[in-house]
Amino acid sequence: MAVGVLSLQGSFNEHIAALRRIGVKGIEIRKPEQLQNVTALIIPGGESTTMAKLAEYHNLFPALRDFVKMGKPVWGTCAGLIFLANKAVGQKAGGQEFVGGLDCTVSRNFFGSQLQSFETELLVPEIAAKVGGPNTFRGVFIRAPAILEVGPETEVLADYSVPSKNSRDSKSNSETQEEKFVSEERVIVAVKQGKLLGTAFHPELTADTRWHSYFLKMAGEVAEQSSTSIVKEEYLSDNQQQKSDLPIFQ
Ligand SMILES: NC(=O)CC[C@H](N)C(=O)O
Repeated sequence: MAVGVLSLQGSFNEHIAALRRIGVKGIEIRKPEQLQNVTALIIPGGESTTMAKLAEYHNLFPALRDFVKMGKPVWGTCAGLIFLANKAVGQKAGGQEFVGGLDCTVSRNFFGSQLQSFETELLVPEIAAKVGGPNTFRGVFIRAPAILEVGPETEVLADYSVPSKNSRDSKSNSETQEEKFVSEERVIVAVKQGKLLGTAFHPELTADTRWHSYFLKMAGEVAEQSSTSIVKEEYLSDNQQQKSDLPIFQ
């Protein structure tokens, strides 16, 4: 058994490379029946409307929903998070189909267009506690969504401070520092609910593999219960595991 990566569109290669760096085989998933061969699934970032059209074309939605309903671990990054959310706002006209299961509301292009993409240091105490390393993580946000609301079972793992809508729209220079502080809002950018994980940013585009390790830890628990295990890529030497075969941001 291995970790599946939905490979219709977007950053699936980068996820597979990140898994390889920690010695785990990622299996490309393009057909419903391929989901039977994996214990956990990553839905990558990309463009959620396009990904949804491709998933529909390949009749993947029923199998993806069953996978989630069976309680198997699924991690959605960026467009993948949009796929997993129970509710999304800011969809294209005509809407788009979702997998659902993660009890939260996402706003599709919350931070703006591609030009408003950014990187920032996020506080990630849960990641540091469970898999070690520093308390911060480099968040790469590419035309990213944000999580506006979470259900009672959904745990917030990271958030990010942005100017509130009013102050973002305000052209006034007379705002005092205090007013500025008050008008900041925190939006949620990483959540966990049972075996479902969602991040609005792209850990697979950094050299830091801790979110992948964290997800595998979640997946490992399921593997133990179902007496299967995540197979490590034994053919990789230590040296090869450290090496990335794609350009990544350090
Ligand atoms: N980097 C991403 O995955 C961006 C997601 C994009 N906002 C969407 O709607 O699909």
